[in-house]
Amino acid sequence: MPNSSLLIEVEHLAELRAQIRAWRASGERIAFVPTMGNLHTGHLSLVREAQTRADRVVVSIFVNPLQFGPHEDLDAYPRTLDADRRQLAATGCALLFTPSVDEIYPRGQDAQTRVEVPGLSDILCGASRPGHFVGVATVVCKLLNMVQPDVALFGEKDFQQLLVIRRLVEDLAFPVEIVAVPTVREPDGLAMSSRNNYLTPEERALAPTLYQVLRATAEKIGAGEAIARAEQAGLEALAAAGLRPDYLSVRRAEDLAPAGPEDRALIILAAAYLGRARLIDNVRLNLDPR
Ligand SMILES: Nc1ncnc2c1ncn2[C@@H]1O[C@H](COP(=O)(O)OP(=O)(O)OP(=O)(O)O)[C@@H](O)[C@H]1O
Ligand SMILES: CC(C)(CO)[C@@H](O)C(=O)[O-]
Ligand code: BAL
Repeated sequence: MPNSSLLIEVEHLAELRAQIRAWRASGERIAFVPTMGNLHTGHLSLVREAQTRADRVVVSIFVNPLQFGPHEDLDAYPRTLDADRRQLAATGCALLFTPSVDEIYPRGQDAQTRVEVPGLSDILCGASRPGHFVGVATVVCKLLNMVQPDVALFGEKDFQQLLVIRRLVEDLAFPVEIVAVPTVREPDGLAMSSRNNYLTPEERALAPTLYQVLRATAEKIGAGEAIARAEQAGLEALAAAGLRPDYLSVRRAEDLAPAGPEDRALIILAAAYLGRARLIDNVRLNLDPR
């Protein structure tokens, strides 16, 4: 059990459960922040928000193979455990859970019982990454059962993931509160993401275009432009800047259904490839009541 300052670090489920039981026995409230590591200020803002809501903050770092497609970046995904551990210790995280793949999938991934949130899992990022949200939903269920937190925190950058998790928690009656944390951005607007590390300096200079185009699309729709027309212009603007758009879509914020003329609470989501990276981002748009 390697320790860094006051941070307890555990790899095995039995040790995790023993520590959680001890905290529970003394009446402590537990918050949980699941991550895939390579921590940045976005992750740390989840940890800080978690601290305001509980006595102990548990963070997991697990690069979940079940949510990666066969040709995706599982092997290349940045693993920076030493730096992550230091940042978590400095931020006041109480326990870092770093399970191995065998700890999470002892029978192997193919034999793992899976959790699927129908509908929400198959659109937008789910359409381009088949099986991704089944992998996310399955591992989040397992991690919630392992940690048994009072509250779990997720970033709005991964908005579709957040809704998938909210839905599974509701449908499967998990006794946990799900808290959404706003997207933390670089000074030029780019949403912080571990995958930004894949960008060359030239690509990094282009990357904020994604957020700029999302904001411009929101402004146009706010000013009365038709949704389909604004979506098309957004896709064209991304391509003209040198990104390869996957989708740019205006949806109902509540459930990601296509936005209709009566809907007021909207979200504009986009994904685009840039070099080796697949960037995602979103902006909310609340139209005035009719
Ligand atoms: N910029 C950000 N602001 C707020 N939360 C974030 C940000 N980036 C990631 N998160 C949240 O941190 C949690 C862990 O995410 P993850 O470890 O996948 O980081 P990531 O930077 O999004 O990596 P990736 O590049 O794989 O998407 C998720 O709930 C995610 O939404
Ligand atoms: C929620 C999560 C930790 C599940 O592997 C992952 O999808 C992530 O980091 O957003
Ligand atoms: N941040 C979402 C995790 C993934 O893209 O696999």
